[in-house]
Amino acid sequence: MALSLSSPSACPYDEDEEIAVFESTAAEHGGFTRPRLPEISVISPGLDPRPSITQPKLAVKPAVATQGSCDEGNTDRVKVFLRIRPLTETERERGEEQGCVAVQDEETLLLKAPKESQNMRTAERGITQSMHKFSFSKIFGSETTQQQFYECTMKKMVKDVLQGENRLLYTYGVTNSGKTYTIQGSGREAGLLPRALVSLFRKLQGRLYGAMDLKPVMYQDVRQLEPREVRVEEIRRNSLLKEDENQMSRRGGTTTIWDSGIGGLSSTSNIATQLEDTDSVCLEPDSLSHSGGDDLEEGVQFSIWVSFYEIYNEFLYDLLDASPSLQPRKRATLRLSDDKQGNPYVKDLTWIQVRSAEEAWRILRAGRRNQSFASTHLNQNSSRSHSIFSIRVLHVRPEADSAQAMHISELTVCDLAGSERCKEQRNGERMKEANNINTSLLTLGRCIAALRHNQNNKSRPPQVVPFRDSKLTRVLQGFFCGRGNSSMVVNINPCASIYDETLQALKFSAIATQLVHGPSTKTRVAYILSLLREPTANGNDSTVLEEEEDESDVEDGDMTMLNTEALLQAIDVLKREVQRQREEKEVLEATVREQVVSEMMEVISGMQEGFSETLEAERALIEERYEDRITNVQKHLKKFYSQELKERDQEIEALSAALEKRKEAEPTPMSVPQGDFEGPRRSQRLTTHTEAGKQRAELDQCRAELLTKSQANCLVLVACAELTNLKMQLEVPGSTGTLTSAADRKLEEGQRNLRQLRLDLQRLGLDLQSGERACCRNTGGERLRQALTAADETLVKQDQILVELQNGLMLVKADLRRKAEALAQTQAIQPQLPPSGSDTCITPGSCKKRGCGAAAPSDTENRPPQKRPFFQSLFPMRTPTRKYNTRAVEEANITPYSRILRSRQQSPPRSPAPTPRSLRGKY
Ligand SMILES: Nc1ncnc2c1ncn2[C@@H]1O[C@H](COP(=O)(O)OP(=O)(O)OP(=O)(O)O)[C@@H](O)[C@H]1O
Repeated sequence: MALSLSSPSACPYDEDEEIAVFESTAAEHGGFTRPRLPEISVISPGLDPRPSITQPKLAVKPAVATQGSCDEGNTDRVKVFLRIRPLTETERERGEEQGCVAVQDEETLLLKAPKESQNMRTAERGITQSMHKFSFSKIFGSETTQQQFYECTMKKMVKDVLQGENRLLYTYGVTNSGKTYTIQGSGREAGLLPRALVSLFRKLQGRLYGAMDLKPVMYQDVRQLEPREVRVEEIRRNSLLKEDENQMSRRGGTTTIWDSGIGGLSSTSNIATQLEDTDSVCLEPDSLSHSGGDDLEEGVQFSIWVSFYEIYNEFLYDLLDASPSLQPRKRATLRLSDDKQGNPYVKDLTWIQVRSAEEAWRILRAGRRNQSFASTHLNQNSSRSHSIFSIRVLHVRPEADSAQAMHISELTVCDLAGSERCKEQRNGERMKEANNINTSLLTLGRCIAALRHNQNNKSRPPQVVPFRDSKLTRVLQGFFCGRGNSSMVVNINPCASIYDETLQALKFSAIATQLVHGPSTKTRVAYILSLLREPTANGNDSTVLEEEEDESDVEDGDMTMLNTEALLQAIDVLKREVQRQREEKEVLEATVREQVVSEMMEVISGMQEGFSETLEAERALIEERYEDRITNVQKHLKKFYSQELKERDQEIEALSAALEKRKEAEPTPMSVPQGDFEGPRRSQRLTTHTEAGKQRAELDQCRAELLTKSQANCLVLVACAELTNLKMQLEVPGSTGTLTSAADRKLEEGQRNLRQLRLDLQRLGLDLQSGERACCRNTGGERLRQALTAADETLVKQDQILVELQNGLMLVKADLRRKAEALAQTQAIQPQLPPSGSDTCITPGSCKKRGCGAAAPSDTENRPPQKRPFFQSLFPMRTPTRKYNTRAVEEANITPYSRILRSRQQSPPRSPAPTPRSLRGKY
């Protein structure tokens, strides 16, 4: 298959270069689309300036020394080594070997996505490539021995440290990829660190400064210790060594003497010791064949101090803190501080002076027992923390009276925890660890990317490097900012099942390959000098520097070449620069604050709207809910009461029926025994409704009868009117005998009617009384009582009217008798009578009266027997106005006799006629 090696973005400068590095990642996240993807993603250091578009990126390879000359070449570029670990037997059996990792040459690695990988799936959709090519400073295959790896990576670093440089080596990779193996080694395969220790002490043969009175402190300072402090330091060291010895004797029971073969100047043949598992490391004989430090400064001795700490879940723990009171779970955390120059350092970190590689190794071993390891799904003994082992070398010039530290250099070896997928962690603690590990590694990646950006874009404002975002980057900051050089070892595991993670790790490392070492002090001076070359604010186009210094001098940044005037000018320029930057920052801060405020306001108003909408919706919901409830309650009530009414109606019907039956059985209410009303209360209650129906019927009957009697009463009134008429007729001479007999007849008839009426009224009264008694217990008793009272009143009136009529009749009779006598006398005197029916002989006054009353008798006599119109005028309706109407009728029919009757009525009668009430009382 032909491989296209063209650059993915065709123009890999500055930003484009960054795009090339992140190409796979960005494309996976839909960062930008390409019309056509190249077959292979090519990611290489490619820092050489401005390669042409047609020039393949791989053509710009870093100058990497071949085996045996590893420490030569481009020294400014950050070295990134790749180490591939061999597959285990178990992994092979699982079919993990799918050829997804292929080493093309010493610097180029080709990754081919296996079928099951996520990368392959995205590649099949045309989003990413399935093959990726990476370039490294050097690639070490699975067959590489520890010795070979040390030779090419750390050997030079040890040398540099002894010459006063600071060096950092850190391992990066997926979990179970061989990082710890590379740093510390395993079994008989000593890793980089013990080899470096051995190498260091070998070089320092005869040059060790044995006293403990000089101790490294803070970032890179040295402190003179008091004798008392020296004793404390000695105790601390001895206790750690003793603890290690005890641990080893407890475990193996064998000797714990670790013969480095160097420190003790023993023979090179018998180095191996019988230490257990990972604690036992031994060096091959050839690793001890180094010569002494011939290139060390004359007259200088070296004091070696070591520290060992870990960053676990973003907390720093001192692994050499031998305080016996400390419990494993209650370890004290360390704090990060800055010195006066702003350099970060770990406060109160334990530094132990070591005098041999063996001591150093035993100290490291003691510290490892405090380290956080755990078993994960990928690694039985996985490091869950970033461990940092530092060796500080004090360059001491022993004087006659007191020694003086001239210089301090440091070699730091950092075994980073492996990146991994959080989701694959079943355990919550492992998940948290993985999360923190990934976060700090991500921050490291961001720092490296920002550094690279700043290095490649010097003309632009620098990006802020987020060192402070994690503890790891904070403690390593110095090595990225001019304190010294760093090298990175990328470990990969060729297993197909973790291909995607491996790919991510390699992408991360690809950024590091593009880094150059951080600006040294010299380059900072160069920066200041470059400022001096810039046009000044007061219009001068150039400074004295341009006249005095050529560009190469400026790049070198030798400040001593400047005279006083130039230096003063430089100070002015720097002050202005500081002022300008401060103003810039203030503007930037104001803008940022404004943006933050406006965004916050937007967020707040959005929240407000959201809340009010929610509130409205909830209110509507509650209203709706309560309306539903009310409707339901109404429905239920309606149903309940209709049911109740129905039941009552049924009860009433049943009671009515029972009443009817009873009525039939007992024809007259009078026959109801008194004992029934005095029965047990319960039975009364039960029969209340039945009796109510019965009484209602009786009441109706009473009303009907009352109506009939009223009609009869009316008849009496009519009779009265007829009597009046007769009286008037009697006044007419000649017809007195006829009229008198007619009046007598009428009177007798009226008396009969009256008697009949009285009897009826008595019966009615009895009915009403029984009705009233029966109804007094039911719900409508009060109304019925009122109706009965009204009926009583009417009857009283009727009685009064009857009494009046009776009296009137008696008066009329007497008057008639008198008139008859007078008439007989008159006839005896005047036998000639005027013709009957003539109105002419009547006196004007009487005529008027007769004329008025004449029409009424004729009208009354021609009326049908029921006398309906008169009755209606007397009792128009059974309404509250009937009193008035009755009175009006009486007024309308007023006669001289009725006037007399009324006047008598006003005075109490001598013997009042019995009333229905009195009858009722009697009853
Ligand atoms: N180059 C190698 N040769 C032989 N065995 C190796 C090599 N690299 C790693 N191993 C073995 O692989 C296993 C895992 O290695 P190691 O513990 O160093 O991984 P790690 O990357 O440190 O894992 P973690 O990040 O989980 O701590 C060990 O058993 C180790 O001995």
